[in-house]
Amino acid sequence: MILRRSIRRLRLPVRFNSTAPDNAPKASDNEIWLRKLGSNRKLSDALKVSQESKTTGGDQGYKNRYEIVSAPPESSYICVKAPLSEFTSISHVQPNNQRHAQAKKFVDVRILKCRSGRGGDGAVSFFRDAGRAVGPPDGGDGGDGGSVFVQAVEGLNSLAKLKTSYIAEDGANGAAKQLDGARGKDVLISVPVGTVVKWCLNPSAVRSFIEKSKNGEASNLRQLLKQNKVNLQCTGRFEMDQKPFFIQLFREAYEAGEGWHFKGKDEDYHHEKDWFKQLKDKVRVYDLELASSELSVDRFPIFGIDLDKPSDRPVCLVKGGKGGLGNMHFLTNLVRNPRFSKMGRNGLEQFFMFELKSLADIGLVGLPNAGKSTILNKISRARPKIGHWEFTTTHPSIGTVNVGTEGLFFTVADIPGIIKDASKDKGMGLEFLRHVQRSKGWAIVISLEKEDPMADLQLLINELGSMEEVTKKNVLVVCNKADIESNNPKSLKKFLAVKEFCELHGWDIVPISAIKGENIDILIEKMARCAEVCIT
Ligand SMILES: Nc1nc2c(ncn2[C@@H]2O[C@H](COP(=O)(O)OP(=O)(O)OP(=O)(O)O)[C@@H](O)[C@H]2O)c(=O)[nH]1
Repeated sequence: MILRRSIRRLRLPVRFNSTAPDNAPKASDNEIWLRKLGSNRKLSDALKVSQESKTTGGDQGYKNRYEIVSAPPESSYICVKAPLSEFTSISHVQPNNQRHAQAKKFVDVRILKCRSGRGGDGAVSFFRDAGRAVGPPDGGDGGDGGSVFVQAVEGLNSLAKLKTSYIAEDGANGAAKQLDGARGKDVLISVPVGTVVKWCLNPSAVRSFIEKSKNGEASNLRQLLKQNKVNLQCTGRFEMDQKPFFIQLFREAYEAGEGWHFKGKDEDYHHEKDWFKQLKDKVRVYDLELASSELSVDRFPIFGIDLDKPSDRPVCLVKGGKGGLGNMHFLTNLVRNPRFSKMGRNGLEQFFMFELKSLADIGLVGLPNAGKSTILNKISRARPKIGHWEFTTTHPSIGTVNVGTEGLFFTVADIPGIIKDASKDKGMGLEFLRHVQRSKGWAIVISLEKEDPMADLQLLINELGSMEEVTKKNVLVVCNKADIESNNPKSLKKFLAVKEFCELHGWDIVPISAIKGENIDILIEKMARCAEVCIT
């Protein structure tokens, strides 16, 4: 086969009114290829087993969120039950009215449909010249379908301009005179650096599931999606690995040995012939080889791919289908006039969730009105909106803070305020937390103006997960609005209570007045330490 392919690549231009081109695959080449396929029974059986099985049974916990239902050798794949919430975006499956309201806001999560192209069909054609009515078969192969790729590029900062679907071109059909069909054009999706791409469920399927469960209330949505599971077939990172790493995707395909395209005499005629049955049996192995190579590329990391650096090369999301073989491949000593060719293989259609996670070194987290935007205004050139009402900040802003004279800097993200029960989607929920998830440190901003700042700090810790979750980051507690009642002993008492708590947990703390610019230098110095910027 390899030999034949290299011969075909050197194919000479076809001259009209000449004898048959002598670089077409010869009957003897085809016979060798078919014989090899026929002798590869072992591979054929092994592949058949790996394609068919979808077993369930057994139970084993995995990282709390995933339940392994069965794994090899019990089943061909690592079968996993995972919460629906892992493979959808809450903002995309909310009832219509809420979804439209969301759409107007800052776009940091998108679900896109990606479809790769189908391979073109092989052609059925025979060489013609003046000397004979029907010459040797010369039907070319179909072109491969185009693939969909993604790459992270500098200079982009939003997912707003992405389309809702990306569809790569189908391969063209093969043609007479050994002409292979053109390859389908690939599609490239450019996204900002910091985008995480995850395989996800079709949002309309999730929406209809929510409607059916008659529980589409936004407040219960997260819970509903967490409680209900999706069954996934996965593979490990390495062959013998028993931990799910890739989700196995399946494209629609004809049965091995099928997928023929007939011309002249119909399918029934061919299926009655012994010589065709034998040929089909051998080509079945070729189909299984194709299916196996599709399975090896049709898989996506279960935790997604993190495009946190500009991509060296695009990453393939869905690969195009292979083009079908033209009838010239089926010329043998026995079959002189093969009036059939192979169909192209299907492409793959899947949904992917694109999440933009800002790459700021420090995340400002706090209750609404604590003064986060005022702080970012003070320490950087970013100009997020400031207001004396809650939720002035509706989308993240990032500012760069310069430190010292050696060109050192760190970046700070201001995200919308977090309120009680934000983890249950109250207020603006925790959707924006993704922008500070990758930060090295969190500056937790509390206001000394409030009656009980310590209670606010505790509330924030609870909403952010737990003490354990928060402590994974470098933490700096910023006590803002220290100018209000600065001479009042009650105000000092409030600060000292927070200070004691911070010291107990080894967290750094700083009192400031963002509006008056008091203690801002110390704040920047402590933030730099939190961001692990080396300052001397
Ligand atoms: N007195 C005083 N007021 C402040 C200080 N910092 C901020 N403020 C005021 O507090 C109010 C809220 O400030 P923002 O910076 O918008 O607060 P935020 O935390 O970003 O609020 P959200 O957008 O709701 O998350 C504004 O009226 C500010 O002028 C301060 O140090 N002292």
